[in-house]
Amino acid sequence: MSKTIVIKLGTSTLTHGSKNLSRPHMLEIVKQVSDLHQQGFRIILVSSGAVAAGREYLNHRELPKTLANKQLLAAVGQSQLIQVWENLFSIYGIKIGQMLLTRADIENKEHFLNARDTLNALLTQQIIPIINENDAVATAEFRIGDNDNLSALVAILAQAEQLILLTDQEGLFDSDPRKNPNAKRIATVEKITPEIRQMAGGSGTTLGTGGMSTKIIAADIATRSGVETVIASGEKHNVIANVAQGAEIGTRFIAQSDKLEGKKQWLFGAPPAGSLYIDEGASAALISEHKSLLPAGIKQIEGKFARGEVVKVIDGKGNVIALGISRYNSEALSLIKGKKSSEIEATLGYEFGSVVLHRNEMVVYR
Ligand SMILES: Nc1ncnc2c1ncn2[C@@H]1O[C@H](COP(=O)(O)OP(=O)(O)O)[C@@H](O)[C@H]1O
Ligand SMILES: N[C@@H](CCC(=O)OP(=O)(O)O)C(=O)O
Repeated sequence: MSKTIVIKLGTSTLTHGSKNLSRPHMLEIVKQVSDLHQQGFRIILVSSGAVAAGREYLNHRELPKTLANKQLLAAVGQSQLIQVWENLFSIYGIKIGQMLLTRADIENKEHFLNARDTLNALLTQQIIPIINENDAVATAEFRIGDNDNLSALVAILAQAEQLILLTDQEGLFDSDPRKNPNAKRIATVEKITPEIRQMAGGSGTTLGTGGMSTKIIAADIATRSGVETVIASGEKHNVIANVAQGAEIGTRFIAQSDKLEGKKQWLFGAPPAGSLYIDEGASAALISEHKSLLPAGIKQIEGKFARGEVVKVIDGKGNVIALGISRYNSEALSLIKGKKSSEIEATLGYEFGSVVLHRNEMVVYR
């Protein structure tokens, strides 16, 4: 089957540095996408820009502060945004299909497989799926929150070979180039280490969400699921074809060979069912030494969850530092927390191994 590529277009790319959608720039992207489409690539777009389009349409000078008003802008803007895409793709005779997702649509296996079927059906009919978060209805609990993470989940859903995150910078730099003019681009990332995470700062604009840090989390989720991820500048001429053909541009994150089992990947779309509060030693082991989480480092358990559910890992300062699949349920964990792994069997009368969250079933955020 031909190569499947998910392309995420950030607000910064769609507005081309302004506050409004840049139709000429979007046409430039459509032209590139239609070239690849013609060559038989299966292309999926994850398009931000609903809030920006809503602001433009309703003539709001500033972004509203309340969630309800942001959701109002997204509701108005999403239909504007999709109309622009539809008009531009029609120039090349290409049809598009809109999919608006929230975490709830991918949280369980049935929903996940259903979304996968729809995506595949669109691609089979040569229709380009254009995906965004369903901002108008996504509640705090079910929000993915940023399209970098959404695009990583879509790449897993689509079993894509490549995820391209287009933004307003030429890739990941060793510090934020808006703040440091001497910052240097990182060409290749073999493995996402704490040093890499530290380089990535927040968004440089008021319209963007998350900046580089959400892109690194997305790259982590995608590469662990076997999807090569490239962050590149949406401003560059022919960037999509160049990245797809392996040109030396942007920052390329190599797909991990010890990738998560396919059947576990969908769990990264699931809302966490509980939290594990861990001590300093365990935080250091996770962040600096890339280790699994052992019961000894767990101080407290919050929530009721089953073995196999996703839990948040919270450090001593209250920061969420990781997300992982728990190998023990919450009741068992409250009995073995703080204990040595060798004591698990004697405490519970059974054991599922020495670790609570295995390194290969975890995404560490920093
Ligand atoms: N280490 C870094 N390298 C590159 N850009 C960075 C870095 N740290 C922070 N940034 C900021 O991230 C911004 C891109 O993210 P964002 O504004 O969310 O864009 P998008 O709308 O494309 O998602 C850049 O404009 C830049 O200011
Ligand atoms: N779903 C929102 C975009 C969220 C988002 O992640 O924005 P960005 O950082 O610009 O990709 C919208 O359509 O406005």
